[in-house]
Amino acid sequence: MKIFPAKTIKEIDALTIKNTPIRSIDLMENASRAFTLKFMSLIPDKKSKILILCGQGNNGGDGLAIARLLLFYGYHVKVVNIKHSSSSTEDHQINLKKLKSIGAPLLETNQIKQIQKEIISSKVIIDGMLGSGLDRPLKGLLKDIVECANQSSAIKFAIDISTGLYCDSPMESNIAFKADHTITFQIPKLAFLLPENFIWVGQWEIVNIGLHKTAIDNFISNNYYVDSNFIQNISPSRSKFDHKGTHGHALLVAGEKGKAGAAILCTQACLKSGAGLVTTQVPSKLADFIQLSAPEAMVIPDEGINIISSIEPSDKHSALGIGPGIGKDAITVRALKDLLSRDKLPPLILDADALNILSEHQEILDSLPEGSILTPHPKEFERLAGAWNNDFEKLELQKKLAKRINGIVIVKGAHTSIANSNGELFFNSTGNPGMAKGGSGDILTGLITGLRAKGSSALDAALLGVYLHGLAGDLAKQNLNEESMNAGDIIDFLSFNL
Ligand SMILES: NC(=O)C1=CN([C@@H]2O[C@H](COP(=O)(O)OP(=O)(O)OC[C@H]3O[C@@H](n4cnc5c(N)ncnc54)[C@H](OP(=O)(O)O)[C@@H]3O)[C@@H](O)[C@H]2O)[C@@H](O)CC1
Ligand SMILES: Nc1ncnc2c1ncn2[C@@H]1O[C@H](COP(=O)(O)OP(=O)(O)O)[C@@H](O)[C@H]1O
Ligand SMILES: [K+]
Repeated sequence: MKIFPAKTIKEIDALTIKNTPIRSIDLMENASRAFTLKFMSLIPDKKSKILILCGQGNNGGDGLAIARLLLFYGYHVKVVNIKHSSSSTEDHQINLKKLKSIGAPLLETNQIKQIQKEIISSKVIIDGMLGSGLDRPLKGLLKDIVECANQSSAIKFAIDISTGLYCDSPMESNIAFKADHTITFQIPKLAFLLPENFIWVGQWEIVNIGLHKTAIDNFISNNYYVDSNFIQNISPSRSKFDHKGTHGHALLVAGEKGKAGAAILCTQACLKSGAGLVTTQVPSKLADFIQLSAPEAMVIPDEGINIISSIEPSDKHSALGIGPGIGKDAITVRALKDLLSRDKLPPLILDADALNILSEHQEILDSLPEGSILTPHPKEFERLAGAWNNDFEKLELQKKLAKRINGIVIVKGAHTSIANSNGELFFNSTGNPGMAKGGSGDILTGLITGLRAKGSSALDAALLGVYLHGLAGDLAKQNLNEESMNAGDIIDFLSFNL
């Protein structure tokens, strides 16, 4: 699914109105109906007082239409039409007239005191003040209302996007409506995918409003939201006469004394990728642990008893994943440097300590072969790429690094982002905070290495690996719960059944 900036969404609106029998007011009605149905599924209680705060633009118009629909369904609604501007949009005026014609409880005011009183007495607040039309920082009346609403313990919903938040650029003032839920119209907004905005966005969901499909298809975007439809197109398949030799041979280099677990998790996950063969190289003292915990895998005991001392893939290895738990001993650093000075290398996946070694020896970043995949968590990414002032800047750093290495950079977390060297960004839709536990990242490395070994391109292996890893995490959560699920449980639920 493409992610578009506010400006393009307006153009898609206009094309929808031009190319289909849908008028602008119908699009507002579609959006309001879709919001209302989703809202009703989340708040089935019709008795609690719902306050709808409406601005003078189309976001406010949505708010007025939603008020009418919720009243129709028997909800207890009060509407405030906030007179923050002397003019209002045409569709806002139409919906205000409709609302008045049914005698809805409506307050039209620019007096903060009156609005405060309504906020204090409400159990649910719906923000229809400003949406994607925000073009300057909040101040004056709207800012005061947002501050007051943020202090309320009511459950808060944003229509399309929280008042004060830009769809696709950093906030200028550090204030926006603190939504618990955002119900957004058809297109995901970049702002929702960034950790710094979680306090304003809350849980978000997309509802379809009937925008013109061809218009959406025709606009180019560099940002994508990766959902199951997206993944279905890149999932691998097997054919009848395949044998293990046709599905690649993954080599993993992992573990040091005290970190056998990283190598075990990585190996077990790689075995779930569908790769034909998996070999894991570990310090010799750990070799038996791998054999016992992953009997399907082969093991290369390193000459180092407790550390990795050399990395020597052969022609038969079709991908090489390095890093989980390998430490940063000078001998291991030398082994990585020697490896990267070779002319011919299999596709590489670098994680954990391999990344920390790269951070401390930045010169070797430039010797990574084209199509290498780096999988840092945010701290590892900061060590690699430097600090950022806001999450939009972090995305720029991520794209810059992907371009520098002419490969893929995966920054892990909620909505893991994947950058390629063409300046495109892909945001994952699966996963949950139950995965924020030691070992989860090792599993991702094993999985991506296996997919790469099987023959997926670097980008497809990254997209598929990240998506399936998150999906397995979601299944583990369903079956166990976020607290008690362990990283190892993610492996049990790894599956290509989308
Ligand atoms: N396809 C879709 O997604 C559909 C979207 N729809 C809905 O339309 C919404 C976008 O509506 P919109 O364009 O009328 O803008 P909106 O956010 O209501 O702002 C209005 C005006 O407020 C002003 N203003 C700006 N910043 C300000 C500030 N800080 N403080 C004070 N005032 C400020 C500025 O006007 P100005 O004051 O400059 O004249 C601005 O133009 C969208 O979010 C969704 O809810 C659906 O109805 C249909 C399909
Ligand atoms: N809040 C979250 N929501 C979704 N996924 C998460 C969240 N926190 C962590 N994860 C996922 O868990 C994994 C953690 O990786 P990492 O930090 O490298 O763990 P480790 O180094 O302990 O193996 C990543 O794939 C990340 O995307
Ligand atoms: K809003």
